[in-house]
Amino acid sequence: MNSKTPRGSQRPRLPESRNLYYGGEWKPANSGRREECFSPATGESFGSVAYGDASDMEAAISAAKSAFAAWRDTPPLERAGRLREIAAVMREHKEELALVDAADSGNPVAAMLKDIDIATSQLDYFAGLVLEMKGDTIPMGPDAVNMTVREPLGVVGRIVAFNHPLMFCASKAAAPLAAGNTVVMKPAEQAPLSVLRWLELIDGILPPGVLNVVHGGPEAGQALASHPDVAKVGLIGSVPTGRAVMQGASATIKDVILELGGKNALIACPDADIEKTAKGIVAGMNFAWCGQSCGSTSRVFIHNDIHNAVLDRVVEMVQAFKPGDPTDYSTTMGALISAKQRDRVLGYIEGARREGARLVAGGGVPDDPALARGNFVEPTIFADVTTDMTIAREEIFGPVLSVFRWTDEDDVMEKANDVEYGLTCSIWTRDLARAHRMARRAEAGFVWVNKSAAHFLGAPFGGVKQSGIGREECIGEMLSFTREKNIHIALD
Ligand SMILES: NC(=O)c1ccc[n+]([C@@H]2O[C@H](COP(=O)([O-])OP(=O)(O)OC[C@H]3O[C@@H](n4cnc5c(N)ncnc54)[C@H](O)[C@@H]3O)[C@@H](O)[C@H]2O)c1
Repeated sequence: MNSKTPRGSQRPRLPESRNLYYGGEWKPANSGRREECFSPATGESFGSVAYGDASDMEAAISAAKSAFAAWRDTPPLERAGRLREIAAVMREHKEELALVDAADSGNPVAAMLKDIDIATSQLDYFAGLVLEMKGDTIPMGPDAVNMTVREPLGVVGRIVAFNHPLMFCASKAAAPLAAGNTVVMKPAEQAPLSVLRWLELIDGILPPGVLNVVHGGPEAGQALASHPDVAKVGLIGSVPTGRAVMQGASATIKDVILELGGKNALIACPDADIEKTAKGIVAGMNFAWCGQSCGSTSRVFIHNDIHNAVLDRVVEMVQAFKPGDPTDYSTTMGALISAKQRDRVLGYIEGARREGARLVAGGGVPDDPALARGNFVEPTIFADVTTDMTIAREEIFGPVLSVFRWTDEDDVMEKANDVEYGLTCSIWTRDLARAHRMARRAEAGFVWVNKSAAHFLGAPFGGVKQSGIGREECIGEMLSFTREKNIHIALD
């Protein structure tokens, strides 16, 4: 936050356009269906938005298909210029967009300001990579030229989750658009308003049909994944949805990129710095987002020698996260996305108590009467968790941290890897050899040593095992929205 950042609680400026957006126009859902949006923090209604189905998706895909040839043939630097323009508009309206996002998704506005920064950096980053869509020449002797060229795929479908509503829509459109594809976006149905306000602001920057947005639920997502005119589909979502998207994509043999769930491990070694490790544990849980982050290190393995000292500090530090009004700039922790998700999280907490885990922080809803109508859950920590407990195995996607004790390195690596997921892992040690050894053994797509939570633009992010397929936030993401064509020219 800078000196111009507002303070206290603010009213969001909600979008006036509440319809679907494709072919450069706002359209009601064909069925006429609309869904009401509610504040996760107060239950207040924010009005309704059009809710698309398969027929709306069909129309949006058709608009994207019609726009493809001209966008593909637009000089790359001109495409880049349009993406940079979008980023500039977002920067100019950063506070406003973050506030709508906070009100509608329940995440604190201070955190959503960072989301806008991430989205704008990704737009600029991929704009800067457009000239890297290069081919090769393959030596064939004097009588031939053999070369490859990279071409965009066509229409790209992107389906995203609710935890970063605008950041995902803006940043996941960037790489395919930079490469010359047109995009049909299916935002998360739970928090559509920031994306609508964003579309109002950027309307006209891209030619009609280049970026299309269809709000809706699984039916719209499935229609996008399985459509024959969609060349590739990307999902940010859960493992079961990943399976459904892959299945839909298989009907037309299309490529997929899947960023799915996680049940990530943080391993603190006996030589780790106690204070820094405790900070890393708290940061790794993304409590500001109520733990609603795929990369959250929700399983923490602390070596017996430092277990109690680290755990004591973690319990103290977590007190800084107080659930509160997401539209207040001083709020450190927001509300869960829905009452259903809150009840699911409370169910896991209850189950952990029953299965014998030791509650050391939180464990319920805050007792502040001002928060009674919101989906709030206290930051919760369980110690003495064992790997057979439900909270040790299933992705909770809530503010619940499980702490384990360990003594043997082989054993802790085996336990850390013994889940179906493999997204991130965080290792804390001052021993370089141990850091390398453990990082290589971790079954995860992204490993931090003496760090947690952070993403680094340009560094590939993605999962192994059931956490997904493909890498994002790097040049590989953009190239994955291109295909190589080989051209052989006989000169004799
Ligand atoms: N790996 C990552 O980068 C990353 C980032 C954020 C969230 N996630 C994961 O997302 C999940 C939480 O989000 P969620 O609950 O919204 O996930 P979800 O899978 O229920 O929904 C994600 C998106 O998929 C759509 N969808 C649902 N069913 C579909 C179907 N059958 N076909 C096509 N689309 C469908 C939804 O409408 C939504 O837009 C967690 O598992 C979390 O770990 C992963």
